[in-house]
This record gives sequence, structure tokens and C-alpha cells, in this order.
Amino acid sequence: MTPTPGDRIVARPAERTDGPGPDVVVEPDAEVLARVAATALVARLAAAQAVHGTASVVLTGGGVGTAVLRHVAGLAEEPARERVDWTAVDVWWGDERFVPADDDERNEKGARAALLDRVGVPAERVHAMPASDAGFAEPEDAAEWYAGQLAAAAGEGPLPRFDVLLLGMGPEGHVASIFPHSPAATDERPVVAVRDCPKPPPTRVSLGFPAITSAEEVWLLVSGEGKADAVASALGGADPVDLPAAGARGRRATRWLLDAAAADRLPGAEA
Ligand SMILES: O=C(O)[C@H](O)[C@@H](O)[C@H](O)[C@H](O)COP(=O)(O)O
Repeated sequence: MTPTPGDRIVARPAERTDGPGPDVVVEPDAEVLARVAATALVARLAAAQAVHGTASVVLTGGGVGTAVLRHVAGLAEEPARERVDWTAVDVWWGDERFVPADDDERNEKGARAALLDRVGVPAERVHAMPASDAGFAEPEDAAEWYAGQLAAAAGEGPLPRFDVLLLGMGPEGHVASIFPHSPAATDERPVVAVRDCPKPPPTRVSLGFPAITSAEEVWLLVSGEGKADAVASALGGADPVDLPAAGARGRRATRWLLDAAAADRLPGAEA
């Protein structure tokens, strides 16, 4: 039987005072994880459209994040499946590499190939972060422009509704382009320029914590044994400055979608 989200809740850490505690879902491997996350994402976006008429999703780069998008595109081709109206989905990014538009390092490029160009999201709903050859000399200018795009979409307040915000996580606990002990980890702006990233490329634009934590739901997609220590620390209550993933929380839900290897060091993990 294909596992579905929630099949194996291995940990539900204590309720926190500033929102619901995280749910942890473990799937056998990265492939199943991506498939299950894709099915859940389609359901969540369809539900948002039923309520609001539109849905919004914040995308991540990374291996699992891109695999999820490929599975979502596959689901869109299955007539019997739950449907998302892709003409009524706003697509944002959690972070982007400040490199030329046609650079393979662009998260946007991967997302377009995996999903967006396949399901026909209208151009005006694809809110890519600027490339380095898009007329912004500095990433700070690009970050400010993106904050303006978010505010314009919000109507009131600085941020629009994000129904689901997807994040990958690095082995040291970075999310989006917020790296441990970087200025971005404590920046109070919704969008920040990031320089001197420990992981190349060094110059990026990222949502900051105020934007990430404004999302209705934050889903962290994490696979591989190299992430197991960071997963355990984040769920164990690490300081987000030390381990940014610990600060990635949604208003209504925070969902850690793990494969078994990434969940291996969680207390109480099932064999
Ligand atoms: O910008 C980056 O450096 C990556 O996109 C990064 O944020 C990625 O999401 C994580 O490192 C997880 O990546 P994997 O899922 O491939 O391990």
C-alpha cells in the first residue's frame, strides 16, 4: 500500500506557545517521500482554492523539492486525480541564487522545467526572484524589489497569504538561504540579500524568517542520513541562529516530511 501523509507520526514534540507543534511524517525513502508530498500538496492547494478561489505556494530548490514538483506535474496529467486549477495558483520562491537567468543554478529554472511550464501557470502568477542580469546591480536591490512584489500582492500588510511554503534543509540546518550564524538569521525584513554563503553560489536572495513564519503551513522536505543530526536538533528545540531550520514554522502547521534515514536520530523513531 502506498503510504500517505500521517501514516507514521513518529514524534509530536510538545506544544509550543506561539503556534501548533510540528508534525513529523516519515516515509521509507526519498522517492516515496517526494510522491507523498506531491499528493499532499495537490490536496492542500485544491483545498485552498475551494476556500479562497486561488492558492499560493512558495517553492524551494534542492533535490527533494524539485522531485516533488515533478510528481505534482505527473499528478496533473492523471484525469482521475484531485485537481488544482493551475491558472489560479500564485508561485513564489523561498530563495534564489543571484546568477544570470539562464544559469542552471537558478531554482526558478528547475521549477519551470519540473512543473510550471508543464501545467501552464500564467506568467503573471509566477513570482520569480530577480536574476543577476535582470537589471538589479546588487542583490539588496533585488531583495527590496521582491519585498515590493509581496506587498503589492498582499493588498494590506507586507505579505500575501502563503498556503504552503516548501523548504529543503542543508546538513548544517540552513533553510531557504538562511545559513547558521548569518545576518539573515536575525534580519527582520521579509526578503534579504545574502552574501558570502558557505554553499555556492555565494550571492543569493532569500525570504527572511518574518516571511517564512507568516505562511499558513511550512513543510520541510528532508532526506538522507547526512541530515539526521540537524533534523534531531531542530526538532529538539535548537536556536534558529545556530540551526535555522528550527525557526521554520507555519502559523497553522509545521510539517516535517522525512525519509527514514533523515529521521534516524529522532528520539522515539520507529524501527
Ligand atoms: O540553495 C541551496 O543551496 C539549496 O537549494 C538548498 O537550500 C537545498 O534546498 C537544501 O540544501 C536541500 O537540498 P537537497 O534536498 O538536495 O538535499
